[in-house]
Amino acid sequence: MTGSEAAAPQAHTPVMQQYLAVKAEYPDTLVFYRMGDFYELFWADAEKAARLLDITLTRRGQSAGQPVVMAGVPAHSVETYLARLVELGESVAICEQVGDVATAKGPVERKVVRVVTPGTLTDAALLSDKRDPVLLALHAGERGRYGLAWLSVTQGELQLAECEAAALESTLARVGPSELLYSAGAPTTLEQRLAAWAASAERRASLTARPAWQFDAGLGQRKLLEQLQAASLDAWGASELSAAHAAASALLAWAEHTQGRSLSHVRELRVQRADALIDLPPATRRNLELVRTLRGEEAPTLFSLLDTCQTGMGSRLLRRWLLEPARDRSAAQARIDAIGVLRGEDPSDAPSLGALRAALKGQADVERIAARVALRQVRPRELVALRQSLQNSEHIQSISRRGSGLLAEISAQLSPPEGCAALLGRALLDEPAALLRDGGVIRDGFDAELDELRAIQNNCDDFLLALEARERERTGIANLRVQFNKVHGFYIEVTQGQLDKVPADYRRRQTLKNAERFITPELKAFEDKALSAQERGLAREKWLYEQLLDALQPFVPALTRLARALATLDALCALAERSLTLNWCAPQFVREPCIEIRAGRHPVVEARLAETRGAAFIANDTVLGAKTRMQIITGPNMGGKSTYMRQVALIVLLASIGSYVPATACRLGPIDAIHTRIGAADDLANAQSTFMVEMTEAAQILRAATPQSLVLMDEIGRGTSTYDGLALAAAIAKHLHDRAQCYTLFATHYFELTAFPAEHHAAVNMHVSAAESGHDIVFLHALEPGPASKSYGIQVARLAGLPAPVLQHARQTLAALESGAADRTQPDLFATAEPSVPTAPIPSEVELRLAEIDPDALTPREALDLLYQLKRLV
Ligand SMILES: Nc1ncnc2c1ncn2[C@@H]1O[C@H](COP(=O)(O)OP(=O)(O)OP(=O)(O)O)[C@@H](O)[C@H]1O
Repeated sequence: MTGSEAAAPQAHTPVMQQYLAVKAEYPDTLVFYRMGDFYELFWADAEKAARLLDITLTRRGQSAGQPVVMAGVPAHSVETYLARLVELGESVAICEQVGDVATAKGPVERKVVRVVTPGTLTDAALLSDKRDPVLLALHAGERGRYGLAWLSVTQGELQLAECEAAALESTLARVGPSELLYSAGAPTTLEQRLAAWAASAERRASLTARPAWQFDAGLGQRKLLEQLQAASLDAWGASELSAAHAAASALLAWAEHTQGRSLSHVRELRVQRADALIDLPPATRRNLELVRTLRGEEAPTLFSLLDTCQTGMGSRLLRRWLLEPARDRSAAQARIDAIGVLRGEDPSDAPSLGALRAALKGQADVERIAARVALRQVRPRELVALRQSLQNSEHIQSISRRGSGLLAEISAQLSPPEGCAALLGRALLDEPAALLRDGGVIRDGFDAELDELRAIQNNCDDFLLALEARERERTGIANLRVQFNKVHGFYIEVTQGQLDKVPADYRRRQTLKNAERFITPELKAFEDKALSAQERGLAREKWLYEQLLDALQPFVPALTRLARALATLDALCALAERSLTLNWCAPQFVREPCIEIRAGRHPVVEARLAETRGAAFIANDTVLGAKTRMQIITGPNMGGKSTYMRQVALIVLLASIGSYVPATACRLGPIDAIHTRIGAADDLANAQSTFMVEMTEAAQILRAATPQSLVLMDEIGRGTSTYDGLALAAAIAKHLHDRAQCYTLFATHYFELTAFPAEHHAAVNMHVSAAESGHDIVFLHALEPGPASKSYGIQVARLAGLPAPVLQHARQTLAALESGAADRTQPDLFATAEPSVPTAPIPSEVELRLAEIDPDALTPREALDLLYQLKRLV
């Protein structure tokens, strides 16, 4: 607070007193204070806004003996400024003039009508089509459990979950809130943990502390029941989640506070149970580049490839499917069946995909419009778009009627609510003004009183012309004119030379250089009527619009259902289109444990190759099952190991969301998680080294993986010294194989690990093939059984343009190392941790065999074979 702000209230001007009273209620929020055509900010707020928005800071007048520091933004472009502030994580309280300017004594009455915060945006102009901002409240419950409640204000659904402390970050990452509410009474450790999470989150999340008393389980339960208009939460399986109820209480309080009203459109509840979803930890989402590239861009990602939806609603739903795949596969199977129908696989049963997509194209964002109707923030043009979309829905319904299964269910829900489009059609002009305050929104014939007021305004011209003619005749002044301007209203203008003819009843209004302007009692009476007709017309339109919003409220639940049906249809059509364009096949779900993929491809790499080089992607098979659960994958750098492993994970994920997959066939057993340990960037923000990040992620995977998990391990151990790394990689492989027994794809440059399958029955060696020609290397990208014969590191370095002398030196060193390597005895990498049985003093068979060897005479290959023999002897 600056000196002036801190001064006693009565020392300030009346306007500033009013401002300070508002500001006191919103101490942590920028207050946009409406003054005429501007929103003004004062003192500290003004300084902050000037810095963030690059707007001019001025000093005007005085209040409490100090100049008033202020900065303003024009009301007509306020949304641009709001968007920028919210993007920066700021919240803004919009304080409007609500009193009557004409009758007000002192400052006109002002009120905060809503608070714009990062998690509660509803304006179309501030929102991205592709994602909804999520507001989440978190409550630390008993026994280390956390309760979470979240919603998007623009959707009709509230979600609850509870999680263990260890799963907090991954749960938050899955939900991806833009704004997180927590109790002001939370311990500092939790606050620090949240701050660390927010700083590292994929997208900026702003943290808001709310009073501790708002996190009340009893209050939360009551609010939920009220919101859902239900007597019990049992139907949702949500009765016992008291920590989540406490979070819901704070969540709803804040959402209502920001919108300035209750959220009457939020009528549905979903309880997210962690064990109902396929676990996609943050590392997996990042490494598989599901919705963001590793560099943080929006494309190319799996989502950017998939999303050919025609509406924002479809895109948002598809994104949610992708990030929240269910373990239960019934919904996915229904989607796969629907895609089959949309593809026209059975022409007798097929609605035309092309016609459906064309019809979906112009659909308005019914979901958001429905929410904005409920919040009474909807604009006239959005309602006109809604009316057109309702009519169009009938058309879409008639096309989709031919489908069966899920498509039939969707089709049934596409009926627009009866009477809604007709009401909108009657009430609104086809092309209404953008803003209600300008008038020109309500259709003629809808309201007799409005029609009459408009008639007075329209008859103005006729009246004035008639008056002009009459006055010219009466006065004999041929060039007399009757006119209007905004400042002086109506007047009769007479030029200087004719002033002597002016009758006595003319009253002077204004003197110009060459003319005088007059008013007559008749004209004054008309002016009062016309101006008040205009004002009353605007007021009447505003009132009628409010009435219309009232009349629309009962339609909101049906509109929300319709929106969901449109979104589902759109997402399914996009997946069907992708499957046809990209030549994908339907996956088959089976009960036995397996991941079997024939001719699988990495969808994003394939698309990039086709786009940039017109090159074909080399397809590869994958066969994992009860007998073979682990592939040790070797081969040269750039050979395609990472691509192959990721493609398996992406195909598994695509199948799990109910999409076709880039392969010629795919059989998939139950899956509970996809874990990845790929590459590593230093997490400098959290002061963690590459190696530390690598081991932390590996530790999480070892703890979490089950026989139904798919685990990708790419070059684990490379962040430390060779022997440490090798030893750790071997121990990790062993744990995954023996204990976790998960499906594992294990890519490594440690050639020693190719000995692993010899001793581990469920592991096999695979390698990506490459061919040598002279010093060069050709990557074949085909996956073949057995270990790679060489690593080709030097050839790849040559491709990368390393200078010739460096390469020559490396070749010599390699030769020396390879000949020396045979000297060394290989430790048993895969021995279990139990102490070994002491060996007898008599030389063992192994020792005898070792005694026969001349290491210098062995090639590396022979040395390896010998190693195998020795192992067998042991
Ligand atoms: N199956 C394939 N068909 C065609 N091109 C491929 C295929 N797999 C990979 N590529 C191409 O090879 C490049 C390198 O692949 P990738 O990164 O998977 O190699 P890698 O073996 O993991 O290398 P490194 O060991 O250096 O990480 C890819 O960017 C892609 O352009």
